Parts: sequence; C-alpha cells; structure tokens
Amino acid sequence: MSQSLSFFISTSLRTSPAFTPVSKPSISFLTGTFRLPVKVKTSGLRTPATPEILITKACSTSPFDPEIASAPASASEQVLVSNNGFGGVLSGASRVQGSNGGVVSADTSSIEVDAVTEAELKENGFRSTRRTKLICTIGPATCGSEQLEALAVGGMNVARINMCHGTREWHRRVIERVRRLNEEKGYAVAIMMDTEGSEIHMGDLGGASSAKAEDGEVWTFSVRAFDSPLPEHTINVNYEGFAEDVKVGDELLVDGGMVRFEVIEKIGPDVKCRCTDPGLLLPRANLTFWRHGSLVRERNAMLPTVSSKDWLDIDFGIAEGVDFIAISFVKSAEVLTHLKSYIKARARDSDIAVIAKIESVDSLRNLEEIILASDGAMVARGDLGAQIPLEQVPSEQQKIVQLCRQLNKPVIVASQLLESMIEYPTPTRAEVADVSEAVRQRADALMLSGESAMGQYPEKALTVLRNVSLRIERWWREEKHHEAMELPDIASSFADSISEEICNSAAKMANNLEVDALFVYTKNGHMASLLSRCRPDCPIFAFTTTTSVRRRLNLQWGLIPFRLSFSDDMESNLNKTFSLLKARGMIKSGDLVIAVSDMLQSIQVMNVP
Ligand SMILES: Nc1ncnc2c1ncn2[C@@H]1O[C@H](COP(=O)(O)OP(=O)(O)OP(=O)(O)O)[C@@H](O)[C@H]1O
Ligand SMILES: CC(=O)C(=O)O
Ligand SMILES: [K+]
Ligand SMILES: [Mg+2]
Repeated sequence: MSQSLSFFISTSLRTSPAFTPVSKPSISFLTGTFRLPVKVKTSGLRTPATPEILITKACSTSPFDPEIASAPASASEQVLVSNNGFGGVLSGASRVQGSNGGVVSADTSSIEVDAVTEAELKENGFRSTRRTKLICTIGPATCGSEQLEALAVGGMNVARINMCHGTREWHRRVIERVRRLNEEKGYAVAIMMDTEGSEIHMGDLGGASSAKAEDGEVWTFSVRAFDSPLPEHTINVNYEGFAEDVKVGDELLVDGGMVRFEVIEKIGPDVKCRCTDPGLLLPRANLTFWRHGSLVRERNAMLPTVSSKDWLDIDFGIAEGVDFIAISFVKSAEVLTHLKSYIKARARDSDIAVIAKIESVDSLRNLEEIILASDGAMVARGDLGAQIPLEQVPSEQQKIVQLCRQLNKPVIVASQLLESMIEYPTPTRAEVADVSEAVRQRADALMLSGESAMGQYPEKALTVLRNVSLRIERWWREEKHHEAMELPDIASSFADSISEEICNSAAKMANNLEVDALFVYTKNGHMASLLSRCRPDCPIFAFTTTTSVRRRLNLQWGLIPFRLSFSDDMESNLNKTFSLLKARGMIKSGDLVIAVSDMLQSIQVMNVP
C-alpha cells in the first residue's frame, strides 16, 4: 500500500520581521501557500507507535559572524519531517538555536574542497560548474607528477589504474604521486583500481609497446611461456585451454575486431592464424573467438571473474586505500557481494566502493542484480563491443545508464570516447557526438583509456571532454530538453523513504525556485547521491565529515564534495558553512540555497546572509 500525504505549508515570510526581500522574481512563489507533496511508502512497514509529522516553518538564522553581525538575518523556510510516523500534525514555528549561540569563527582551514573546483566557482559562479565527472586512465604518458598535476588541473576527478598493465610497484608510485598532489596542492583526485579479470587476452608483447599485423601474415598464438623478446610473429595467450578450445576455421578477434585472424592450423600448444584484417596489436589486448558468426564461450565461460592474480591486486588496492575497485568481466551479483564482504572484513575503516564493469554477455543477462549488488557500474564498451554486435552497444549503453540512475548507482561510460586523439590533437566529429550523447544521457562520469594512458595528447583529450560536457550540460539546461525520468522508490526502510522523498522534493523545489545551489550535509554520502540522482539544474554542495566519503562522492554527477566537521545542529552547521564559504569567496550574500541533511530530515530554503 502506498499512501500520499500533501502538506500545505503557509509560509510566515510575510510576517517574519527577519525577512529580507530577495531579488529573484521566482521567490514570490514562497510568499504564498505552497504544496509540498510528501509521499510516504508504507508497504510492508509498520507505522511507528506515535504517528506524527512535524512541519515547522520560518526560522530565521541568527547573525553568526562579527563581520556580518549588523546585516539582516536571512529568511529561512524549514520543512521538517520527523521520522516518527505520520498523522498530519503540523506544528507551529520552531526555532533552532545553534548550540554555540550561532557564533562560529571563520576558520577557513576547517573546510576542504578541491582547489580546481574552488577556482572554477570563484571564476564562473555556480551555474557553470561541470556536472559530469571525468576519469583518466594513468599509463606511461601520464604517470609523472607534472603530468598528473596537469590532469588534475584539467578536471580529472578520478585517476584509474589498470592492473592489466604495469607492476604493482609502478601503480604504487602513481597512487603515491596522486595522494601527494592532493595533500600538497589541494586537489581531491580519487583513485580507481581496475582488475585484470580472467577473460582471454594476449601477453605483454615481450616489452614492445605495440606490434603491427599485416594482411596475410601468419602469426602463432601460444600458451607456452617465451623468453623476451618473443620470437617473430608470436603472441602469448593467457588462457590454458586456448589451443584445445579453438578450431581450425574459427575467427580470432583482437580487441573486438581491431585486428582479425583466421585459425589455420593447430600444433600442440601453438595455434597458427592468418591475419585477415590488419592492424595494431597492443599489449594484453582482449581476445575472443567466433565460430559461424557467434561468440564461442567454451570452458572460458567457467573462468572465475576474480582470478588469483586479481585477489592479490585487490589486497594491494585495499592496502593502498584506493577509493574504488572496478571488477572486470562481472558475470553475476554473487562475486560483488563476496568481494564487498571481503573488503569490509579487511579494510575496517575505509569504505572502498565496488564498481561492476559491464563488458560481457553474462553481465548483460544479469544486469539488474549486478547493478543492485554494486556501488556503481561501468559501461566498458571496449570489451562489450567484442562480445555483442557493435550496433547493439549504443542501446545497451542507454539501458545501463538509465538503470543505474533508477537504482541510484553512479555509472561511467568508458572506452574509445576520443580514440583518434591517441594519435591526433583534435577529435573526430563523430567522437564529439559520442561524448555529447553520454553527457546528454546524464551519465555520472566519462572515462579516458588509451587517450590518457599512452596517447600523444592526454591533456587535450581531457580538455575536449571538459568542454563538451560543459557545453552540452548548459544547452540541455537552457532548453530544458531533459525529459524527467521516472525514478522508482528504492528505499528499503521507512527512514530511507523519508530521505528519498526529501531529496526528490528538494531537487524539484530547487528547479522551480531556480536556486543557486543545493546543500546536503551527509555523513555517509547517501543523501548526496539521492540528490545527484535527481539531476537538478543547480550544483549540489555535499558536505561530509570524512575524506574517504568526500573522495568517493567525486564520481557522482553534479556533486561538489566538501569535507567539513559538523554537528547535529543544522542551524549552526549552516552558519558555519556560510561563513567559511563566504570567507573563501565561494558564495556571496543573497545567493539562494536549499539545504537538506541526513541528521535532521528537513528542507530549508534561505538566502545566504
Ligand atoms: N599502466 C600501464 N602501463 C603501460 N601501458 C598502459 C598502462 N595502462 C594502460 N596502458 C596502455 O593503454 C592502453 C589502453 O588502456 P586501457 O586501460 O583501456 O586498457 P585495455 O588494455 O584496453 O584494458 P581494459 O579492457 O581493462 O580497459 C592499453 O592497451 C595499454 O597499451
Ligand atoms: C574499460 C574496459 O575495460 C573496456 O572498455 O573493455
Ligand atoms: K582491466
Ligand atoms: Mg575491458
């Protein structure tokens, strides 16, 4: 059973002596009576014993900063939905006094935000901050401190290290450099570790960065171990059963068809293949084999998603305190559940998010359960395009992006977004269109792979992602092109239902009132992600107490994560935040803000004093 309650909140703005008129014309909406629909799901949940919903209103904030003590206090509307059930009791105005009397010192060092966002906010204001997050794969082209810093300045929110390549020592150094830059220069780049997974792939080309396969050449694919350099035209394959599983006449696709071979002969562990589509072979490229036009999945379908090497890499990631672990070739929800409990047991106080990479036929088959069990997903189009016909990739992408948003999980669109920029300084028009489409779908994040790992123009590629994101986001906001997505109820408890309804309502109010920013005070990040899920027009300032949650929020659409120590007293939190942000020039008097929090389930609308 689902029950709908509507509350009429008659504002006391007209009567409050503290009310300062605001310049926004749309605020006149507030001076009347307005309706805030609060839908409370009751299915399967017992209503608590003393049902009561409190809606308090019109509490004005007190002057909190000696600097502005003489300024009129702001008008603040507060809708407070208490968590003790419902019964429609609307209480009168209640005023929350800060425990410290509302006076907070302007200690600017006690709020942390990343230096790049801060500069962007100061320069361009709230409206123009980028909502789509950007991930760069770090490789030989970008592993130095200077290159990493250039990417951080260019808007990299997350650095991805791919355990398919390089040694753990190499990756450790990259992590160290990123962490040092964060500490010394005030960036907030999170780290994502991507596992190798155990699908079939080539070896590392004996140290060569690439090898060219020409039309008609015969190459040997073998499971034998070779000394480097490899014998000419020889490729090592990681999968023991390879020679047994392939048949003469099968087609062998490297990286989903970037290079093609036909199997012509099998000699023990060696498989001779003739190149039918020439191209560049890259180290550890993925291999698939096809028979009569369909993908062959023999015993390799039984390969574990997390190989023994992956477990060692995961231990490494936990020890290094990475923020995200992306699991390659996820087949079912089970592996994610298992991994999450493993991480919980090993890394007691860190909260590493587990990202499910959707890049196989099996992952599509079990999509919903996989996404539900994950902390986010990646549309890994590289390998996905090797397992399903290419023309199906765009519709699968759209489906995955939508499902993730509905289930409130961040989603990354990855691979070949700007592939030509590995070699050229400008993207193709088609690539720009592809990036635009992912932004328009409102994916949380876009990812560079080879473009930043080993391309010639990593920073330029990042600039293209940044500029296209900004332009498309603005276009969609201005034209109000975006169709409102039906967001199903996802809460699993009554308290969660309230949080969800508050966020949905706050985001809607933010759009209707054209506020400058949404503020969310959240300990574990959940309320922030619920707001992000609504994809509101304004940016979301997410205040959280721990650095790890703050870094994790970096992956989510529209969130600007801050670290701030705050109390359960919202009035004092707001005063403190206004004071700190004003001191740093990140907000100014008169800015219109809507605030929600997961301590006090409330929606407050106010002008920055
Ligand atoms: N740490 C690294 N060391 C050396 N080369 C790297 C490294 N990381 C990435 N690369 C190069 O960049 C290319 C693209 O990187 P990417 O992470 O997309 O790998 P991939 O091999 O396509 O695998 P995946 O399917 O996991 O993305 C790789 O093929 C490799 O040549
Ligand atoms: C990113 C990745 O793993 C892929 O596209 O295959
Ligand atoms: K990988
Ligand atoms: Mg892949």
